[in-house]
Amino acid sequence: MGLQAPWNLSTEYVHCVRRLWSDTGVKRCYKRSNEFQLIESAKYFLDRVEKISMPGYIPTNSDILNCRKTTTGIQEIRFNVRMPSSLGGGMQEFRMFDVGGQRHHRSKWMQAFEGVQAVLFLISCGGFDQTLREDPKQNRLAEGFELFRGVWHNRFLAETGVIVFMNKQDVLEQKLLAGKSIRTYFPDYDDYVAFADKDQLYDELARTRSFIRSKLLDITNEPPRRTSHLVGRKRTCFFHFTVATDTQNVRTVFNDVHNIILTKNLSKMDLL
Ligand SMILES: Nc1nc2c(ncn2[C@@H]2O[C@H](COP(=O)(O)OP(=O)(O)OP(=O)(O)O)[C@@H](O)[C@H]2O)c(=O)[nH]1
Ligand SMILES: [Mg+2]
Repeated sequence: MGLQAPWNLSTEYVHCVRRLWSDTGVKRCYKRSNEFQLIESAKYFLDRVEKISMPGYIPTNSDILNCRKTTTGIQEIRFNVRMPSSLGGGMQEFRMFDVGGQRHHRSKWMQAFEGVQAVLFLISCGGFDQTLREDPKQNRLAEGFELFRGVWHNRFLAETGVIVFMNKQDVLEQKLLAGKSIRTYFPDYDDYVAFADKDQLYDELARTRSFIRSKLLDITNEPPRRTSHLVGRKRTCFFHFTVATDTQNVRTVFNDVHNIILTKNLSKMDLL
């Protein structure tokens, strides 16, 4: 006997979903889904509704990674990572604290800041043409930049390593392929392109990625907000382009992050 699904997607229901999903009007709406709030993975699951409705369906890793579950409290995840033999081998325990990104969950962030060695800051590049669920007037990427500014300049994190994941690169690419441009939402993109090195930034995706990175870099180059003993010291921020739903990509990125944390002794590395 196969596993019993906790829900019952009847044949009729699946048929209706399929018809709706192939309807031209619905397709047109989907193309404009940046104008309303639709979860990122809607297409992923609607494309797979038949598979999901099958008796005995077991989610794949990819199915699980594409699920959307808002983080509310602070989630602690502990896991062991193999140490490179150059550093003596063996295993090392990592403790990761996941905090909720939505506005009403951010007040809890401070509780997680104390004693951390590194902050992994995820910013969704794919959200450049969307607004916040909490505030339909605020652009998601612009909110991400503001939030990053707050984290970078936070005095409790003044000596903490910061690694930025410029995430949802796949979504960004799809949107650009569909003819969208970040300049509609960030008019300063044109100035950036005008001064950019044309040889390096050969296509629109490369230019857009580079623009987003430059906006974040600019923030790290701002003078510290308050006078502290850190004034005059240079901190480095590490950047990665990521697709969090792509396990291979995350594996590579995590290896880099692991190396940064291990070999550079994060608590001191950024403070030259
Ligand atoms: N296509 C794509 N989807 C992604 C990527 N990263 C995350 N997602 C999807 O985006 C949705 C939100 O991901 P979450 O991990 O819940 O986001 P979060 O930042 O933790 O959100 P909060 O818990 O509310 O702070 C999920 O459906 C994920 O599958 C990515 O790089 N590409
Ligand atoms: Mg979360």
